[in-house]
Amino acid sequence: MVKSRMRRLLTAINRRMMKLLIALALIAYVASVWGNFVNMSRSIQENGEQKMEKKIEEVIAPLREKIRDLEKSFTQKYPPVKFLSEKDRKRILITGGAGFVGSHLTDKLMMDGHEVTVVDNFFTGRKRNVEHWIGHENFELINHDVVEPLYIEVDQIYHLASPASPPNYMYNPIKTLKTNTIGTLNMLGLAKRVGARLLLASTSEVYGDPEVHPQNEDYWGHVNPIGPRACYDEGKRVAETMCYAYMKQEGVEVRVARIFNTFGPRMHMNDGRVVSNFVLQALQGEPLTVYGSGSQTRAFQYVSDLVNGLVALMNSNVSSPVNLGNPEEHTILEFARLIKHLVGSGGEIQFLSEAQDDPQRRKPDIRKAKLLLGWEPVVPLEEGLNKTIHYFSKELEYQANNQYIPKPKPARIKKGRTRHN
Ligand SMILES: O=c1ccn([C@@H]2O[C@H](COP(=O)(O)OP(=O)(O)O[C@H]3OC[C@@H](O)[C@H](O)[C@H]3O)[C@@H](O)[C@H]2O)c(=O)[nH]1
Repeated sequence: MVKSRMRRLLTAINRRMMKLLIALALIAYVASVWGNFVNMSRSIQENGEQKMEKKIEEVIAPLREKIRDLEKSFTQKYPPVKFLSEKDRKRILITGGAGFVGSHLTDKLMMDGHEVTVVDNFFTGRKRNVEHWIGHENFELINHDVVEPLYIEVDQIYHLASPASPPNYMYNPIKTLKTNTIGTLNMLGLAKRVGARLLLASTSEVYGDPEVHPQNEDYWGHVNPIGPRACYDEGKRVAETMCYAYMKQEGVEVRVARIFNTFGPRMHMNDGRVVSNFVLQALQGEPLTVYGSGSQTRAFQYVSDLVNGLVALMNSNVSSPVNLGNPEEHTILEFARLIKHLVGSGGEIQFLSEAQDDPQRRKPDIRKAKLLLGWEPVVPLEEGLNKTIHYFSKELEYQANNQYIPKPKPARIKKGRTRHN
C-alpha cells in the first residue's frame, strides 16, 4: 500500500518534472528562435540601411558638387575691370559676342569698364568663350537670334553675328543670308529707335577674288553672285548697303570694318579655316591639307590687333568703310610649313583639290586705318601663332578628357537639305 503510494507520488513528481523540463525546453527553443529572428531582422535592417545610405550618397554626391560650383561662382574672381563714371560708361551690345572675335571684344569692353550685353544664337559661338563674365554686374548674356527683332536700350552696337568660316557659312547658305540681311536690318532698326551707333563687321570677302592688289577701300570687288561663297560675300555687301541707306535716310551713325583673315585663341577647332585646320592637323601628327597648289595668298592678323582696331573705329568719326588686317602676305604653302615648324610636327603636306571661287591673292591696304585711326597691327605672326598653338593643345587635352577628339572640317558643301529658320 505504502509502496504503491510512493510509486504514484514518484510518478506524479516525474510527470511534473517532465512537464517542467518540456516547458523549459520549449521556452529555450522559442527564445532561441526569437533571438535568431531578432538577429536576422537586425541584419536585414542594417543591410537595408546601408543600401539606402549608398543610394542617398549617389543622389547627394552630384548635388554636393553643384553646391561647391555655386559657392565658387559666388566668390568668382572676374578679370580686373576699370571704373568708369556714369558719363563715360556706355551700354554696348555685341551681336555674336560669344564667338571667336566677339568674345575677345567682350573682354576688352568689359575690362574698359562698360556695360556689355552679348547676344548670340550659339550656332558658332560658345558659352565657354564668355563664361568668365557670367554673374558680373556689368555683363549680360542673351540667347537670341538677330533674325528676330530685339528691343533693348543701348548706346553702341557691334554687329558681328554671322558664321565667318567658309565651311560654316556654306553649311546653311539661306541662314547665312538671313543673318546678314534680316539680322542687319533688325540691328539697324534698333540703332535708329534708340539712337545708337552701329559698327558692322564686314569682310575682305566683299572684294571677292580681287583683281586689284593689295585691296584698298575704294575697290568695288570681284564677286561671283551665284557661287558657293555668295551667301556670305553678297550677304555682307548688302549689309554694307543697308548701313549706308540707314545713314543717309534715317541719320543712323554707322561704322564699317572690312575685316581680313584673323586668328587666335577661341577659334573653334572644328571651324574649317586654314589656321585652325593646320594647327590641329600638326598637333595631331596628321598631314596638313593644302587646297589647290598652295600658291594662293593670305595675310593674317592676330585677334587682339583686330579688337583694338574695331574699338578705335567705333569711337572715331570715320563713317566710310575701313580695312582692318595685317598686310604681311604669305602663300598658303609657306603658311603650312611655318605651322609645321612651330608645332615641331613631322606630318606631311597633302595637296587636295582647289576650293571653288577661292580668292587667289589677298592683302589689305591699311593706309586709311593708319591715317584716320592711328591704328596698325603690332603682334608678329609667329608670336600670335605660338599663342594659338598653346590654346589648341590645351583644348585638345580638354576634349580628350571629355572623350571627344575633333577632326578638322573639310571645305565641302553639305549635300541634301539643311535646316534653315
Ligand atoms: O585646310 C585648309 C583650309 C583652307 N585652306 C586654304 O587657305 C586659304 C584661307 O582659307 P580660310 O578658310 O581660312 O579663309 P578664307 O580666306 O577663304 O575666308 C575668310 O576670309 C576672311 C574672313 O571674312 C573669313 O574669316 C573667311 O571667310 C584658302 O585659300 C583656302 O583654300 C587650305 O589650303 N587648307
